[in-house]
Amino acid sequence: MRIAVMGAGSIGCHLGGHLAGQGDVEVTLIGRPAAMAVVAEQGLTLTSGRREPLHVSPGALTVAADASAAAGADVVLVTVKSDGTRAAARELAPHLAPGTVVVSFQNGLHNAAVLREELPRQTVLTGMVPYNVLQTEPGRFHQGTGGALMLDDDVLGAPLVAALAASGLRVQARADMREVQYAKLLMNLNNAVNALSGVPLRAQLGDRSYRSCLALCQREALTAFHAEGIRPAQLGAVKPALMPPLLRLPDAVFTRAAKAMLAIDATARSSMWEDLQRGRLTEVDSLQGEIVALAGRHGLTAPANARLAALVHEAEQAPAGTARAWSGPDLLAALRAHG
Ligand SMILES: NC(=O)C1=CN([C@@H]2O[C@H](COP(=O)(O)OP(=O)(O)OC[C@H]3O[C@@H](n4cnc5c(N)ncnc54)[C@H](OP(=O)(O)O)[C@@H]3O)[C@@H](O)[C@H]2O)C=CC1
Ligand SMILES: CC(C)(CO)C(=O)C(=O)O
Repeated sequence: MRIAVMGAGSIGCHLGGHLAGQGDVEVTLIGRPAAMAVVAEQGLTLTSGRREPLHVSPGALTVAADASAAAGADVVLVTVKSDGTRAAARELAPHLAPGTVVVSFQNGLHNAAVLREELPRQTVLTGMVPYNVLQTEPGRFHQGTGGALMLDDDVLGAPLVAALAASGLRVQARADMREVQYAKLLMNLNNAVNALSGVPLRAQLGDRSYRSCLALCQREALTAFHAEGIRPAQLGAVKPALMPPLLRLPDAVFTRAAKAMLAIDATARSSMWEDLQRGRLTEVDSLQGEIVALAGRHGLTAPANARLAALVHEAEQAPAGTARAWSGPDLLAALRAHG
């Protein structure tokens, strides 16, 4: 099986690196020239608190900076940020054979639909990555949280599911990926809180004020989902509707009640934090922005989500790594002032 990864950053290198060398799998990473030069020279080092470190030698995969390298692929994993999906699909389009399986392993709700619009002769599937991967140094990627990858339960995706499982990654084929995506969106509402907090996920989720910010966002989201008739999947031990009250519990009670949620490496941070650190635009319009838009369609408002999106856009204007680090009480006050 020939697998091309379009957008070889944190998730793309993590998935492509694990798949490289599995049985008869051949992997081509397509990414930015500087990043691909590092992989061509040093290979990849993939770490996790859950498995032995994996070093992928440069010869174990092919690297490229141009979408034409996807020609001949059986499967293409799309791992660009949401605002790069349409451009990536247009670059891929001339090179993919009809029937090629294209899988979006991105956050947000509409990436698979955008891919289908641009790649009508290919089969587009939806995937989901539940855990965090951070580039700690060029060519080194660390998985900081746990969980199983999810993918449409489709016969055309089955070889990929098998290859991911053989590589040691946990993976589930699911018939309810739409509901999974809405559940992931609920989780991703924390990306903005984490990015603005400036502290790692574990410390941020251990702080009631930050958790209350997330609870405000999730409550607005659940109301909008209800109005739209969407029941998000339950991905962990807690039903989505019970998340906001759980998050608002005092620290000592929350720490005991939500042990699994806090089983996170001490250094793990959200991908949005990494974007601000590197001076990149974020995906906040595909996360908080979705809730604001969905609420609006039903005559509702989502003021906490709208305010967080505005604060993230302000932070995007600051030079890389210099955005204000908000304390929990200040951030909560800023959101409540607009509630
Ligand atoms: N990182 C994480 O922990 C998680 C991320 N996700 C989701 O996965 C998706 C990918 O995220 P992540 O891996 O963090 O993102 P990254 O920014 O680390 O990786 C994407 C890479 O693709 C490059 N790229 C973009 N467009 C092209 C193109 N047309 N051709 C070649 N390279 C391109 C980007 O370069 P440039 O920056 O120059 O555009 C970047 O290097 C997102 O939707 C994210 O929300 C989901 C779960 C966890
Ligand atoms: C894993 C999670 C939910 C939080 O880190 C994420 O999706 C991200 O960082 O984008």
